[in-house]
Amino acid sequence: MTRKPIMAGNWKMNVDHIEATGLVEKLHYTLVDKEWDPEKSDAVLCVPFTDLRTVRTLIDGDRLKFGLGAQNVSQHDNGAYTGEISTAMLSKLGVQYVIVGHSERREYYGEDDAVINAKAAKVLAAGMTPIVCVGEGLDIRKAGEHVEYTLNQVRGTLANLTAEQVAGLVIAYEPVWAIGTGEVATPEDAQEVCGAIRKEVAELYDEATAESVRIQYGGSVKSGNVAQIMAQPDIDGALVGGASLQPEEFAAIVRFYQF
Ligand SMILES: O=C(CO)COP(=O)(O)O
Repeated sequence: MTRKPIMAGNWKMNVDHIEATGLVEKLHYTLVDKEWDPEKSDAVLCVPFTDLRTVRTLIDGDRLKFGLGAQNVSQHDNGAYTGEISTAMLSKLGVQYVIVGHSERREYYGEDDAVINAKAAKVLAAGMTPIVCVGEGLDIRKAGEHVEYTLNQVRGTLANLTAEQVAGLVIAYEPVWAIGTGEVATPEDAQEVCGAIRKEVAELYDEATAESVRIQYGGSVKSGNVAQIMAQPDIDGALVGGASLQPEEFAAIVRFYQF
Protein backbone atom coordinates (compact mmCIF):
# COMPACT_ATOMS: atom_id res chain seq x y z
CA MET A 1 0.00 0.00 0.00
CA THR A 2 1.24 3.51 -0.68
CA ARG A 3 0.54 5.97 2.07
CA LYS A 4 -0.20 9.54 1.06
CA PRO A 5 2.40 11.93 2.52
CA ILE A 6 1.08 14.35 5.11
CA MET A 7 2.95 17.57 5.81
CA ALA A 8 1.67 19.48 8.84
CA GLY A 9 2.68 22.91 10.05
CA ASN A 10 2.55 23.56 13.79
CA TRP A 11 2.44 27.29 14.32
CA LYS A 12 2.70 26.77 18.11
CA MET A 13 1.91 29.98 20.08
CA ASN A 14 2.69 32.29 17.17
CA VAL A 15 0.60 34.29 14.67
CA ASP A 16 -2.53 36.18 15.76
CA HIS A 17 -5.72 35.99 13.69
CA ILE A 18 -4.84 39.10 11.67
CA GLU A 19 -1.35 37.82 10.89
CA ALA A 20 -2.87 34.43 9.98
CA THR A 21 -4.62 35.99 6.99
CA GLY A 22 -1.35 37.32 5.62
CA LEU A 23 0.51 34.07 6.17
CA VAL A 24 -2.19 31.93 4.52
CA GLU A 25 -2.44 34.32 1.56
CA LYS A 26 1.32 34.16 1.02
CA LEU A 27 1.23 30.37 1.23
CA HIS A 28 -1.61 30.29 -1.27
CA TYR A 29 0.22 32.37 -3.85
CA THR A 30 3.48 30.53 -3.36
CA LEU A 31 1.80 27.17 -3.84
CA VAL A 32 -0.33 28.27 -6.78
CA ASP A 33 2.66 29.85 -8.51
CA LYS A 34 4.74 26.72 -8.00
CA GLU A 35 1.93 24.32 -8.92
CA TRP A 36 1.46 22.18 -5.87
CA ASP A 37 -0.64 19.09 -6.56
CA PRO A 38 -2.85 18.27 -3.53
CA GLU A 39 -3.27 14.77 -4.94
CA LYS A 40 0.40 14.15 -4.21
CA SER A 41 0.63 15.40 -0.62
CA ASP A 42 -1.80 16.26 2.14
CA ALA A 43 -1.05 19.53 3.89
CA VAL A 44 -2.39 20.65 7.26
CA LEU A 45 -2.08 23.84 9.28
CA CYS A 46 -2.25 23.36 13.05
CA VAL A 47 -2.96 26.84 14.34
CA PRO A 48 -3.73 28.48 17.70
CA PHE A 49 -7.39 28.22 18.80
CA THR A 50 -7.88 31.93 18.16
CA ASP A 51 -6.88 31.50 14.48
CA LEU A 52 -9.14 28.54 13.69
CA ARG A 53 -12.11 30.55 12.46
CA THR A 54 -9.97 32.82 10.28
CA VAL A 55 -8.03 29.97 8.68
CA ARG A 56 -11.23 27.92 8.19
CA THR A 57 -12.77 30.83 6.30
CA LEU A 58 -9.70 31.16 4.07
CA ILE A 59 -9.65 27.42 3.33
CA ASP A 60 -13.40 27.45 2.58
CA GLY A 61 -12.83 30.45 0.32
CA ASP A 62 -10.51 28.24 -1.72
CA ARG A 63 -7.42 30.13 -0.68
CA LEU A 64 -5.74 26.89 0.32
CA LYS A 65 -6.45 23.20 -0.21
CA PHE A 66 -5.24 22.40 3.29
CA GLY A 67 -6.64 20.51 6.22
CA LEU A 68 -7.22 22.46 9.43
CA GLY A 69 -5.75 21.35 12.72
CA ALA A 70 -5.68 22.41 16.36
CA GLN A 71 -2.70 21.97 18.65
CA ASN A 72 -4.44 20.61 21.73
CA VAL A 73 -7.89 19.73 23.10
CA SER A 74 -9.48 18.83 26.40
CA GLN A 75 -9.95 15.18 27.31
CA HIS A 76 -13.30 16.15 28.86
CA ASP A 77 -16.72 16.74 27.33
CA ASN A 78 -18.31 20.21 27.56
CA GLY A 79 -18.76 21.30 31.15
CA ALA A 80 -17.10 23.06 34.07
CA TYR A 81 -13.51 23.10 32.82
CA THR A 82 -12.58 26.78 32.76
CA GLY A 83 -10.22 27.71 29.99
CA GLU A 84 -10.50 24.41 28.12
CA ILE A 85 -11.67 23.69 24.56
CA SER A 86 -13.65 20.52 23.75
CA THR A 87 -13.60 18.26 20.71
CA ALA A 88 -17.24 19.24 20.09
CA MET A 89 -16.18 22.89 19.79
CA LEU A 90 -13.36 22.03 17.41
CA SER A 91 -15.40 19.80 15.12
CA LYS A 92 -18.13 22.46 14.96
CA LEU A 93 -15.48 24.82 13.55
CA GLY A 94 -14.54 22.32 10.85
CA VAL A 95 -11.29 21.24 12.46
CA GLN A 96 -10.09 17.91 11.01
CA TYR A 97 -6.83 17.23 12.88
CA VAL A 98 -5.71 17.72 16.46
CA ILE A 99 -2.13 17.42 17.71
CA VAL A 100 -2.13 15.52 21.00
CA GLY A 101 0.81 14.95 23.32
CA HIS A 102 3.27 17.39 21.81
CA SER A 103 6.49 17.29 23.85
CA GLU A 104 5.91 20.93 24.88
CA ARG A 105 2.56 19.88 26.43
CA ARG A 106 4.26 16.96 28.13
CA GLU A 107 7.06 19.15 29.46
CA TYR A 108 5.28 22.38 30.46
CA TYR A 109 1.76 21.14 31.24
CA GLY A 110 2.48 17.74 32.73
CA GLU A 111 0.59 15.70 30.14
CA ASP A 112 1.33 12.00 30.41
CA ASP A 113 0.54 9.06 28.15
CA ALA A 114 -2.79 8.38 29.93
CA VAL A 115 -4.05 11.95 29.36
CA ILE A 116 -2.81 11.92 25.78
CA ASN A 117 -4.52 8.57 25.19
CA ALA A 118 -7.79 10.01 26.56
CA LYS A 119 -7.43 13.03 24.26
CA ALA A 120 -6.74 10.85 21.21
CA ALA A 121 -9.83 8.76 21.98
CA LYS A 122 -11.98 11.89 22.27
CA VAL A 123 -10.63 13.29 19.00
CA LEU A 124 -11.45 10.03 17.21
CA ALA A 125 -14.91 9.85 18.79
CA ALA A 126 -15.61 13.33 17.39
CA GLY A 127 -14.66 12.19 13.88
CA MET A 128 -11.34 14.06 13.74
CA THR A 129 -7.81 12.72 13.24
CA PRO A 130 -5.32 12.84 16.10
CA ILE A 131 -1.66 13.53 15.38
CA VAL A 132 -0.18 11.66 18.34
CA CYS A 133 3.30 12.89 19.29
CA VAL A 134 6.03 10.72 20.77
CA GLY A 135 9.79 11.09 21.10
CA GLU A 136 12.69 10.99 23.52
CA GLY A 137 14.78 13.66 25.20
CA LEU A 138 18.53 14.01 24.85
CA ASP A 139 19.40 12.06 28.01
CA ILE A 140 17.38 9.05 26.81
CA ARG A 141 19.01 9.24 23.37
CA LYS A 142 22.48 9.43 24.93
CA ALA A 143 21.70 6.38 27.05
CA GLY A 144 20.76 4.51 23.86
CA GLU A 145 17.21 3.90 25.14
CA HIS A 146 15.38 6.01 22.55
CA VAL A 147 13.65 3.17 20.70
CA GLU A 148 12.24 1.43 23.76
CA TYR A 149 11.30 4.75 25.40
CA THR A 150 9.40 5.90 22.31
CA LEU A 151 7.68 2.54 21.81
CA ASN A 152 6.52 2.72 25.40
CA GLN A 153 4.91 6.07 24.63
CA VAL A 154 3.28 4.51 21.55
CA ARG A 155 1.80 1.70 23.68
CA GLY A 156 0.57 4.18 26.29
CA THR A 157 -0.94 6.72 23.94
CA LEU A 158 -2.68 4.17 21.69
CA ALA A 159 -4.01 2.01 24.55
CA ASN A 160 -7.54 0.72 23.97
CA LEU A 161 -7.85 2.22 20.50
CA THR A 162 -9.14 -0.16 17.84
CA ALA A 163 -7.15 -1.29 14.80
CA GLU A 164 -9.49 0.71 12.60
CA GLN A 165 -8.90 3.86 14.64
CA VAL A 166 -5.14 3.43 14.63
CA ALA A 167 -5.07 2.76 10.89
CA GLY A 168 -6.52 6.22 10.27
CA LEU A 169 -4.46 8.31 12.64
CA VAL A 170 -1.07 9.97 12.42
CA ILE A 171 1.87 9.32 14.75
CA ALA A 172 4.53 12.03 14.88
CA TYR A 173 7.99 11.02 16.04
CA GLU A 174 9.61 14.17 17.37
CA PRO A 175 12.87 13.68 19.25
CA VAL A 176 12.84 16.51 21.78
CA TRP A 177 16.51 17.34 21.22
CA ALA A 178 15.78 18.09 17.55
CA ILE A 179 12.87 20.49 18.15
CA GLY A 180 13.65 24.13 17.44
CA THR A 181 17.36 23.47 17.85
CA GLY A 182 18.43 23.21 14.21
CA GLU A 183 19.71 19.79 15.27
CA VAL A 184 17.85 17.57 12.80
CA ALA A 185 18.01 13.82 13.36
CA THR A 186 19.84 12.09 10.53
CA PRO A 187 17.45 10.40 8.10
CA GLU A 188 18.80 7.06 9.38
CA ASP A 189 18.13 8.02 13.03
CA ALA A 190 14.59 9.08 12.14
CA GLN A 191 14.00 5.92 10.11
CA GLU A 192 15.28 3.71 12.94
CA VAL A 193 12.57 4.91 15.30
CA CYS A 194 9.79 5.35 12.72
CA GLY A 195 10.44 1.80 11.46
CA ALA A 196 10.32 0.51 15.03
CA ILE A 197 7.02 2.33 15.60
CA ARG A 198 5.47 0.69 12.52
CA LYS A 199 6.71 -2.71 13.68
CA GLU A 200 5.21 -2.09 17.11
CA VAL A 201 1.85 -1.20 15.56
CA ALA A 202 1.99 -4.47 13.59
CA GLU A 203 2.60 -6.36 16.83
CA LEU A 204 -0.08 -4.51 18.80
CA TYR A 205 -2.63 -4.75 15.96
CA ASP A 206 -1.85 -6.34 12.59
CA GLU A 207 0.13 -5.79 9.39
CA ALA A 208 -2.70 -3.98 7.60
CA THR A 209 -2.98 -1.42 10.40
CA ALA A 210 0.79 -0.90 10.43
CA GLU A 211 0.83 -0.45 6.66
CA SER A 212 -1.93 2.12 6.85
CA VAL A 213 -0.94 4.33 9.82
CA ARG A 214 0.96 7.44 8.75
CA ILE A 215 4.14 8.28 10.65
CA GLN A 216 5.66 11.75 10.58
CA TYR A 217 9.07 12.93 11.63
CA GLY A 218 9.34 16.31 13.35
CA GLY A 219 12.34 18.33 14.50
CA SER A 220 14.07 21.09 12.52
CA VAL A 221 12.56 20.01 9.20
CA LYS A 222 13.35 22.54 6.45
CA SER A 223 13.04 22.63 2.68
CA GLY A 224 16.72 21.70 2.50
CA ASN A 225 16.42 18.41 4.41
CA VAL A 226 12.85 17.29 3.77
CA ALA A 227 13.65 15.23 0.67
CA GLN A 228 16.19 13.00 2.48
CA ILE A 229 13.80 12.54 5.37
CA MET A 230 10.88 11.67 3.08
CA ALA A 231 13.06 9.15 1.22
CA GLN A 232 12.98 6.88 4.30
CA PRO A 233 10.58 3.96 3.91
CA ASP A 234 8.68 4.43 7.18
CA ILE A 235 8.45 8.23 7.16
CA ASP A 236 5.21 9.45 5.61
CA GLY A 237 5.38 13.12 6.42
CA ALA A 238 6.70 15.90 8.58
CA LEU A 239 5.45 17.91 11.52
CA VAL A 240 7.04 21.29 11.04
CA GLY A 241 7.43 24.06 13.60
CA GLY A 242 9.63 27.05 12.78
CA ALA A 243 9.71 26.53 9.01
CA SER A 244 5.89 26.48 8.86
CA LEU A 245 5.91 30.19 9.80
CA GLN A 246 7.83 30.99 6.61
CA PRO A 247 5.50 30.69 3.60
CA GLU A 248 8.23 29.95 1.03
CA GLU A 249 9.78 27.32 3.27
CA PHE A 250 6.53 25.58 4.15
CA ALA A 251 5.32 25.70 0.55
CA ALA A 252 8.56 24.01 -0.50
CA ILE A 253 8.12 21.35 2.20
CA VAL A 254 4.58 20.65 0.97
CA ARG A 255 6.02 20.31 -2.57
CA PHE A 256 8.91 18.09 -1.40
CA TYR A 257 8.12 15.56 -4.15
CA GLN A 258 9.31 18.04 -6.77
CA PHE A 259 12.88 18.05 -5.44
O1 LIG B 1 7.88 20.71 17.45
C1 LIG B 1 7.90 20.70 16.23
C2 LIG B 1 6.67 20.54 15.45
O2 LIG B 1 5.62 20.13 16.26
C3 LIG B 1 9.17 20.88 15.50
O3 LIG B 1 9.56 22.19 15.62
P1 LIG B 1 10.76 22.75 14.69
O4 LIG B 1 10.42 22.37 13.28
O5 LIG B 1 10.76 24.22 14.93
O6 LIG B 1 12.00 22.05 15.15
